Order: sequence, then C-alpha cells, then structure tokens
Amino acid sequence: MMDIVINDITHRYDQTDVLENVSFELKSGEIVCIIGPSGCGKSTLLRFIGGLERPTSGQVLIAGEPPAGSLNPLTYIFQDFALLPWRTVEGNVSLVLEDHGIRGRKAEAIIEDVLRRTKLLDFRTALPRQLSGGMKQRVAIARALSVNPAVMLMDEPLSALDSQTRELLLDDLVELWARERFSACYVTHNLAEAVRLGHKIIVLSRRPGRIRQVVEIDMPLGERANRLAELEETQRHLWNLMRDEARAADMELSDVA
Ligand SMILES: Nc1ncnc2c1ncn2[C@@H]1O[C@H](COP(=O)(O)OP(=O)(O)OP(=O)(O)O)[C@@H](O)[C@H]1O
Repeated sequence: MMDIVINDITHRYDQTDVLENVSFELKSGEIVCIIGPSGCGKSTLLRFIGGLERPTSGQVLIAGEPPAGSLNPLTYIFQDFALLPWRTVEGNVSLVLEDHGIRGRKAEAIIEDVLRRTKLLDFRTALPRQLSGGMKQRVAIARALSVNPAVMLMDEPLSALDSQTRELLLDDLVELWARERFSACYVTHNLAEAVRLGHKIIVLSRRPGRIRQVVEIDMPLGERANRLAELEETQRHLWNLMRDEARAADMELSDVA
C-alpha cells in the first residue's frame, strides 16, 4: 500500500510561474484525475510525482511501501504509446523487463500474465503497425503493468484515440480497476473521462495552476457507464469551473502564436 502526498508544490521555469501551492493526496487504490486548461502545469505536476523533476518548492511525499516485487513503483503511460515499431507486442513488454535484468522464464511468465490481463494474448506476436490505436494503448498499459507499479501516472492516455475506441478503453480501465484496484494519477482534458474514472477530480486554474476545487465522486466506477445522466451534472459543474479559465488560457495562447 502506497499513498502519495503532494505537499504545497510551487514551481517556476525561468520567467514563468507554472504551479502555485498545489496540495492533494493520492491514496492507494484510488484514481485521481487532474483537469485544467492548456499549459496550467498538469504534465509538470505528473513529472514531479514521478520524480523526473523537482519543484521549486514543496514536496512529493511517499507513504508506505510499493507492492512486493515492484520493479518501478511510479510508472508512466503516455498519449503516444511509445512502442518500438520493430518489436512485437511481447517484445515491447519484454523490453522494460530486460531493463530490469529480467529474462527467460521469469520474463515469459510476467509477459503472459499482463497480456492476459489486458486481453492481448492473441496478439503477442503482432507488430505495432498491425494494431489499431486502441490496441497499441493496451500494449502500453500491459507494459506498465509488467513492472507491478504502485501508481500509474497517466498523461492523456486516451487523447490520441477516436471517441469509440476511447469508450472501449475506458471500459477496459474500469474493468481492470474493479479487478485490481490500481492507483493512478490521470491527467486529461476530457471531462467525460474524468467523471468516468475519477474517485477524485482535481480542478486546476489556468497558469499558474492553483487548485480551484477538488470534486469527489462517490458513485462506484463499475456503475458509472449506466448512470451517465447522474454524472452529467458533475460534468457540467466541472465545465462551469473550467470555462472561464479555459477561455482566458485560449486567448493567452493565441496571443503567443
Ligand atoms: N522544461 C520546461 N522549461 C520551460 N518551460 C516549461 C517546461 N516544461 C513546461 N514548461 C511550461 O510550463 C507550463 C506548463 O506546462 P505543462 O506541459 O505542465 O502544462 P499542461 O497543463 O500539461 O498543458 P497541456 O494541457 O497543454 O498539455 C507551460 O507554459 C509550458 O510551456
């Protein structure tokens, strides 16, 4: 069980204030979504949580232990899948295991396990170019699961997909969560995704990103697909919070261009 405490993070790059006094908790078994207008610091925040960069002030505190045998407690999943085109599905998964010195029988067992959990067993020898976008992202998810992460750090993982594929993968993620109760910090522009997946939704203001509101949703994840009408109200509330900020951020970006 591993919880993450984001404690009063403030950050600036050169002249740019990016984040201001951001604090929240990511509890084990919870999906926390982060939404906010373009450029408000969502990806930056995720990099701090993953330890890729350090904030100007504030800390990311880790409480508890990652699961036994976790090779990489904080594991990213990106929008662009980041698969090696010349490696098969299983070859792409085995690559991260090789990075951790895991080969042979042990690697095969892990690969088989994660491909089963992501319903990719029949595609193990396929190359990325033979796969749809949705399947590629499933491979990326399988690869992330193979290191037995404590928390998955997901940066717009479904944004490159068309809306039907996105819907299918949302279902997959919900099903996976129902089985495994993984923890995730999930950055998205898509409010519909946030209300389908988030136990907690952190709404950031435009840059410098400050927390405007933390919206908690009690409805079990597994029921949400069938109770969209009830979620619509929350989604509208989120959009009301975001609209002015998004519009202002939009104007700012068009000035620069
Ligand atoms: N390495 C860096 N050096 C300087 N500025 C940076 C760096 N990385 C990000 N920024 C700036 O910090 C701000 C926040 O960027 P970030 O990518 O975290 O925002 P975001 O909310 O994820 O944006 P989007 O929703 O468009 O992906 C932006 O103004 C960006 O230009």
